[in-house]
Amino acid sequence: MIQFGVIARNFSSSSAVQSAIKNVTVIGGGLMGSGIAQAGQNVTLVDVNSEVLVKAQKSIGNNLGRVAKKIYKENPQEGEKFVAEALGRIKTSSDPVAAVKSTDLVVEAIVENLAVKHDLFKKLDAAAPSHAIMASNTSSLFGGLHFFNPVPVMRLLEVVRGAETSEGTYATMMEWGKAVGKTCITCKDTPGFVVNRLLVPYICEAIRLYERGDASARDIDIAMKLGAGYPMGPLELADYVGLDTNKFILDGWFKKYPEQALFKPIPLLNKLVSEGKLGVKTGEGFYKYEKK
Ligand SMILES: CCCCCCCCCCCCC[C@H](O)CC(=O)SCCNC(=O)CCNC(=O)[C@H](O)C(C)(C)COP(=O)(O)OP(=O)(O)OC[C@H]1O[C@@H](n2cnc3c(N)ncnc32)[C@H](O)[C@@H]1OP(=O)(O)O
Ligand SMILES: NC(=O)c1ccc[n+]([C@@H]2O[C@H](COP(=O)([O-])OP(=O)(O)OC[C@H]3O[C@@H](n4cnc5c(N)ncnc54)[C@H](O)[C@@H]3O)[C@@H](O)[C@H]2O)c1
Repeated sequence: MIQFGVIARNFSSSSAVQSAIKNVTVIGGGLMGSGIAQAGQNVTLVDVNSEVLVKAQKSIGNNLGRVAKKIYKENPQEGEKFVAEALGRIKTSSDPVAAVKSTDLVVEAIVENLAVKHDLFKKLDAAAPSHAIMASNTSSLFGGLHFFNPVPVMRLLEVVRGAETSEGTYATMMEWGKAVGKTCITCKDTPGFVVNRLLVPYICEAIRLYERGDASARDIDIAMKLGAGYPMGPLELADYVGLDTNKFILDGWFKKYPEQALFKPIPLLNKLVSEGKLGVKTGEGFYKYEKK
């Protein structure tokens, strides 16, 4: 039986840590899942939408190409080999249940909706081997392994430790995070963990500033880049993350904490999402983008 609010399954002993993770299943091949798959070794990337899988393979290939260009500057042939081998370690599937049959670690990165995630984990729990660790990349809902966008570039991994996460599971996740090149920090299972607990109020305030007409979108973004040294302004970042994901996070928190003014619905955000303006991925959000 899986438990929500915590990482679903536990290793009983930390001696299992070193060689425990051989096969990884990443579920959800969108913005985050494709990046996480690129970080792992033997990975099966799963999405219910097979077109997403084709797009993910293309994007992983392009991103690996950028890495190869830097590492194999003098030897492009080696670079091509590196990309081909890395791509060869990533299988794809559109059947989550079949994909977890011999997995050691599941990282779920599907839509930020508790009911949909819950339903998926129930099916995975019945199909995966009993030793498998199940973790979620959720931005806001419950504990897991929280990566940052773009995954190949952002060096942080939040390892979220629920009240019932065993020492063995926790140690395995920290080891695996290090093995895929991330700096891991630990956080209790609290709303938004560390980064989003600080980031969400910041983005919400930025959009309210814009809604009130106090400053233009571009000036808000320039202000935070040049005045605070951030690589992207808050509205650029909201577009980059995806406005649908922003809305899922905000709606989920509002449902849970209706008394908190910070999490009240933002009409402009709802309007943009209802118009299909989800940010970079659809070509328009607060700004317009060239379609890829
Ligand atoms: C709507 C409002 C209301 C909302 C309310 C709720 C709000 C909720 C908001 C929270 C959302 C949380 C989401 C999630 O849970 C947590 C997150 O992930 S938060 C996001 C964290 N990420 C950031 O903050 C990114 C900040 N930006 C950057 O660091 C940089 O801008 C960038 C993305 C790295 C791009 O850098 P640039 O210099 O602009 O562009 P370059 O193209 O030159 O890239 C630099 C460097 O990086 C390499 N690179 C870029 N992308 C990739 C990639 N995908 N794969 C591999 N490599 C990549 C590129 O090659 C360059 O390398 P170099 O040549 O310099 O060696
Ligand atoms: N976008 C970000 O910057 C960011 C950063 C960190 C964490 N996250 C979290 O990562 C998760 C994914 O976000 P994203 O931006 O990659 O979303 P996305 O919309 O780009 O991708 C989600 C993918 O999941 C697939 N999917 C939906 N239901 C499925 C199911 N039942 N089985 C298999 N596949 C299914 C969809 O087809 C889609 O391709 C969310 O929980 C989000 O909060 C997002």
